[in-house]
Amino acid sequence: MSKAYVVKIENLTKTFAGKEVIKQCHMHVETGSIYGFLGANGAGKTTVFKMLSGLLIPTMGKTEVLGMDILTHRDTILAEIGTLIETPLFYEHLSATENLEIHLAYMGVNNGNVDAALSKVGLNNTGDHPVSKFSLGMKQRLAIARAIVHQPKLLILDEPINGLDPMGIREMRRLFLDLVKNHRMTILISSHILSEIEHIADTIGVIVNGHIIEEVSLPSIKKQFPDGLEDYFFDLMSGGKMNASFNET
Ligand SMILES: Nc1ncnc2c1ncn2[C@@H]1O[C@H](COP(=O)(O)OP(=O)(O)OP(=O)(O)O)[C@@H](O)[C@H]1O
Repeated sequence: MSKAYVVKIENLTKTFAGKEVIKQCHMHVETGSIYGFLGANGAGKTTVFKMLSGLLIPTMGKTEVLGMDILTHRDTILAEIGTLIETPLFYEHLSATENLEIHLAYMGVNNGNVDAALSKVGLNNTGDHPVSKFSLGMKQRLAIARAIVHQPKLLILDEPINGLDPMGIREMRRLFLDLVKNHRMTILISSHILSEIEHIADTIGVIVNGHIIEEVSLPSIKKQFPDGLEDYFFDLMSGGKMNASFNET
């Protein structure tokens, strides 16, 4: 049986002022999976995420989300995805609940569950406190709640655990796994914290200087690099030299 993909990118290219920052990329995110998107600072992760979310228009190539082309079905796709990309902005003088209610109204969604979303991220006791009084980690949790409140089919999370304390990181890890297992979501996530990606991902995609150079399952990485994702990543970044030097010794 052929695989079903929530995200399928072919030959995606993005140019800013004549400079190609995303170069003929291909990406395949399987339905019901967690796809960890790795790359050094400036490699192009956020730019790809922005094109998948309709925030940037591709210069060339094909971008399918949930089987639809982002260029022709942008609004339909946006109703079905949740995103956390770059620093989230909120109505700072309003509460967490009010922020999520405004978000649902803006999205035109009637069946969102604000209390459930806040509870999932551990913000159910923030009452009337304005968001301006929230810590960085609380705002990050609220951003995740906003991404999931309308029960999207695809979650695009750009470094979602930034600013979270160790408890928060563990809670979010459990939440992401629960969303995929019990709420039929697919997650595309970037993070520089490789150990976290290793805990949750099924597939790893690596982008280097605007090229997606590998898409590989986590179990096959583990077979080759039993000590884990960090060794795999550094080996790739060094052009395979790490493995070569292991072999020489
Ligand atoms: N609006 C823009 N105009 C010009 N160049 C841009 C723009 N947005 C991104 N870039 C460039 O595109 C490249 C990729 O940036 P991007 O933010 O996608 O990388 P990233 O992998 O998300 O990095 P990080 O891990 O630091 O968040 C960088 O060289 C960046 O300077």
